[in-house]
Amino acid sequence: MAPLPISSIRVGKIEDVQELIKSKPNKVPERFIRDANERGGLVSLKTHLHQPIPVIDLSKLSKPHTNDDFVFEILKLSQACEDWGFFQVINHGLEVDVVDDIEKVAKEFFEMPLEEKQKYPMEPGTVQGYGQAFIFSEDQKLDWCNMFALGVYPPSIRNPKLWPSKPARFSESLKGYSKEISKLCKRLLTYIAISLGLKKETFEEMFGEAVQAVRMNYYPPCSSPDLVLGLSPHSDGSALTVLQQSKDSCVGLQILKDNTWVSVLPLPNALVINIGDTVEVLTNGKYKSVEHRAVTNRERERLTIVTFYAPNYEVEIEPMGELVDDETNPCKYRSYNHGDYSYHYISNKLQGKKSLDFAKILN
Ligand SMILES: COC(=O)C(/C=C/C1=C(C)CCCC1(C)C)=C/O[C@H]1C=C(C)C(=O)O1
Ligand SMILES: O=C(O)CCC(=O)C(=O)O
Ligand SMILES: [Fe+2]
Repeated sequence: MAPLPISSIRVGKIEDVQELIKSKPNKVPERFIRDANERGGLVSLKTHLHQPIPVIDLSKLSKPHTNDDFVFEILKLSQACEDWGFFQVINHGLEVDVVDDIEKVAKEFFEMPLEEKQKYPMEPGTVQGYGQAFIFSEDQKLDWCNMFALGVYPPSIRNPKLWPSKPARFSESLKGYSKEISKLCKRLLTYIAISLGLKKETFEEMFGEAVQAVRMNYYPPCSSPDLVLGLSPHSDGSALTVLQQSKDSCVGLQILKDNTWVSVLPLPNALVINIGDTVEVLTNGKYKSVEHRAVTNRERERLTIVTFYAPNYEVEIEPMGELVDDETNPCKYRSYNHGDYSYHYISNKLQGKKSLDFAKILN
């Protein structure tokens, strides 16, 4: 994937949010204040308060007690992917140490002095390093978030200059964590294939050597959470995304369901999984890549560790024949190269589901 022509991008001063709050400003700077129609505070909790996102118990799929257990959980998974595009997984099999360790090193990274973190800068127009991604103009609003993102697999997408030497265990922890998340994604994709009535190896065979990237999002507390957003509304460009929320995390992730922002209540020891744009296209829209965003909290910080799992850049993506029917379910997306989609995704600001216009067939 070619880099963007960064010299032409002027983004103005991007204030570091952690540093900003140290100076205890009496007002949130203008560049973080959202227009009234997109503010974090305007949330109706009414509609879905009693309908939390589905929870899938992976132990029922890997070691089912009965065939009924397996079928029931697969049906739940299929409903979750169709109706919500999001679900939480419990009994996912990741070692507690691996999960704890990545959270610890991520925390230690964000707690380092700014000069240390700035040794790994995210240059305008790029998505790896420390800073804010997806900013392309001086007047674009900023998210109330500091972000550190790295490409992990295949190793050829790693930029070694951006892998921090401190905390000392950072690189080792990230590699160990990513290996486990890769196994989890492969497993989830086999269950997703089964839920669609496909051969279980379908996605692994199609994806080749998968692309995997991690983004660590640190949301400091904000004195006026109603005025800002932690992360702008977007859908993920990946096939699957795995989100780990720090222990005793407050609510922050919200997903758009039936035009209402619904908060995802963190469950202890669970991981949040969402369907990305790639699976939406492959399933011809049956499984949805749902728009989501993050809001902030007046008193509490929040840390999330997010893995994007996607096909190799060489792979051609198009709705799978089994999910298209010219009469009843015509093809909704054109075919495209995943590397081109990744380039398109990172060349535009986060704006709901707009990235997918790249592939939509308009009638
Ligand atoms: C800040 O980064 C992102 O939000 C992001 C980027 C991921 C990537 C890297 C950090 C390095 C390697 C390439 C890649 C674009 C995957 C989001 O990732 C989404 C967007 C696409 C496309 C995807 O596959 O995941
Ligand atoms: O931090 C969160 O809750 C959301 C993160 C997210 O959506 C992302 O990083 O793509
Ligand atoms: Fe996301």
